[in-house]
Amino acid sequence: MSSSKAIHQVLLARLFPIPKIGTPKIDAESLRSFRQAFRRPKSIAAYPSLSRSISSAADVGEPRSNSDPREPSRTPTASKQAKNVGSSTPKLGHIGAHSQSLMFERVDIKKLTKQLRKVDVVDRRLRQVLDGSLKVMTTTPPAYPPKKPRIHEKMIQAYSPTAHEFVNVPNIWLRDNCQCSSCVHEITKQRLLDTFQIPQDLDVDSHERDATGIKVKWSDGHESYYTDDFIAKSASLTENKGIVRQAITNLHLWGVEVSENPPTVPYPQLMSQESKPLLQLLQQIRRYGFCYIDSTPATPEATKFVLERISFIRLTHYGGFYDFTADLASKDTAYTNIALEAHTDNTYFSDPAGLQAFHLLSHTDGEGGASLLVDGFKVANDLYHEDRDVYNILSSVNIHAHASGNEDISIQPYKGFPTLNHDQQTGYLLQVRWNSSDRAAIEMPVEKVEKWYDAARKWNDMLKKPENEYWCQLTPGRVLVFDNWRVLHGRSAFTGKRRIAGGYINRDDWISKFKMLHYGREKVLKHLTVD
Ligand SMILES: C[N+](C)(C)CCCC[C@H](N)C(=O)O
Ligand SMILES: O=C(O)CCC(=O)C(=O)O
Repeated sequence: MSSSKAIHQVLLARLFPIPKIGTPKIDAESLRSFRQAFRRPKSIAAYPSLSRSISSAADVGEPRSNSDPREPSRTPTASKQAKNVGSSTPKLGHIGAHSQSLMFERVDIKKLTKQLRKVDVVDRRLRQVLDGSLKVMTTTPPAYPPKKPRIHEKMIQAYSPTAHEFVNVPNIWLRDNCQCSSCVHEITKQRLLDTFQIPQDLDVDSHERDATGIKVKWSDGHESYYTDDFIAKSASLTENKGIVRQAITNLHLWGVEVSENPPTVPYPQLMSQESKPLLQLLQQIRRYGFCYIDSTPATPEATKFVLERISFIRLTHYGGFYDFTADLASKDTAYTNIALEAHTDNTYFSDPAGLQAFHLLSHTDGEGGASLLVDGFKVANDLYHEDRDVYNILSSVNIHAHASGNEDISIQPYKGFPTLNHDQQTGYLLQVRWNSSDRAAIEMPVEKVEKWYDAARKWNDMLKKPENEYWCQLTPGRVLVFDNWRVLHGRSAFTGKRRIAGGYINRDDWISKFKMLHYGREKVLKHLTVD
């Protein structure tokens, strides 16, 4: 039994005491795993009352009847207890323990249930943090050589590299993912089939193998065809998940040395209608986290054109396409001439922009305004190897942010997000969210928050190492496009009139464009239900 299940059993069993006073037996194994898992409550510390109740529960000795004469029984008598059953906030009975009896303070069910849910989430994230499965993936893991699916006792089986054996592919999943034209709209690619009309006892009438797959005649009369490749992918390794979906490629992590040969594509080629230059631009951005588009006319129109070659521009409270200067037109320090340290934009949005573009159109009567780029994935990777505890703290403590300069707004994401945000399925680093100016609450008990500051200080120091800073002076004609989920940007202070044009593009929109060009529509669609 997993430790979170043990918690659920122990704490819920105390939340709803059965009319007769008693405590469920907790087998020694689950108690051991329960204690083991929560001896190092790295993230649980984020939930003090929960960790208190868990740690005191974890001190539970073998549960005993509470009629222990040595213990002043503080459990309500049976009649009072009976009255408690079903009440909204029943008293928790005391837990007899070898050393002491612990009286749980009265807890609100809703609060503890909510916290229990966090235990699950924390447990999963805790497991990733504790077993070190969070990481910066720089080289796409090789696809596991697919084994030909087989039919075993009328069940279709796929080879699972995780289980190291053939596993049954459930009929409901196969039927639900039938790709025939009566189950999937041929044009919109949406499911037409009513999943929940599939008989729960659906069985296979017959199978018919051919060179590339298996034809199935179902007990409800429907016929489906599944390629061997599709069936094999249904049981693929977790670490191979998402490669097509997220268009994951090998990453080139960089530091200051990137200045010697930064990625660039020429504007005139990009503007041609052929897709190759656009694919090349997006490949460079996916691999390096940024790319220049050189020989671009120094006009807002040409800059907008570059962005719209990729996808539509995202509208925000700053507007859409932007052409800004230091006039505080929007109440954000970007619209001033002060220095901005390395940051990612939009930490105050639940979904920060995926791409951002800057094109310095002009800078007159002044100096400064150099641009700074830092590869957040490179610094995270260095941190991962240098100080795993700090990496894990920045990967598990949620941070809030805000944009409140404009009179009529105070934008905050619907929840906190960690500075290093990982894919919970694969453990791969997905996103860096870092802006010290826009940071709001830190999701930690205030008495423990120094732990986060110490970790953040280490991260900040690494961001500012000269070997990690790529300072460049943008010039008219050189458009910079970068991945705002990976590359941090900043600028030095400046004087005079400095004009920058650019725009944001959503993460999902640029990844969609890239994978369609990189893989082609057919391959992308084939991965929808298995990736
Ligand atoms: C829109 N434009 C790029 C001109 C300004 C955006 C300001 C971004 C804000 N400082 C942040 O860190 O998200
Ligand atoms: O002015 C610049 O070069 C960058 C401004 C900036 O950091 C931003 O708009 O987020």
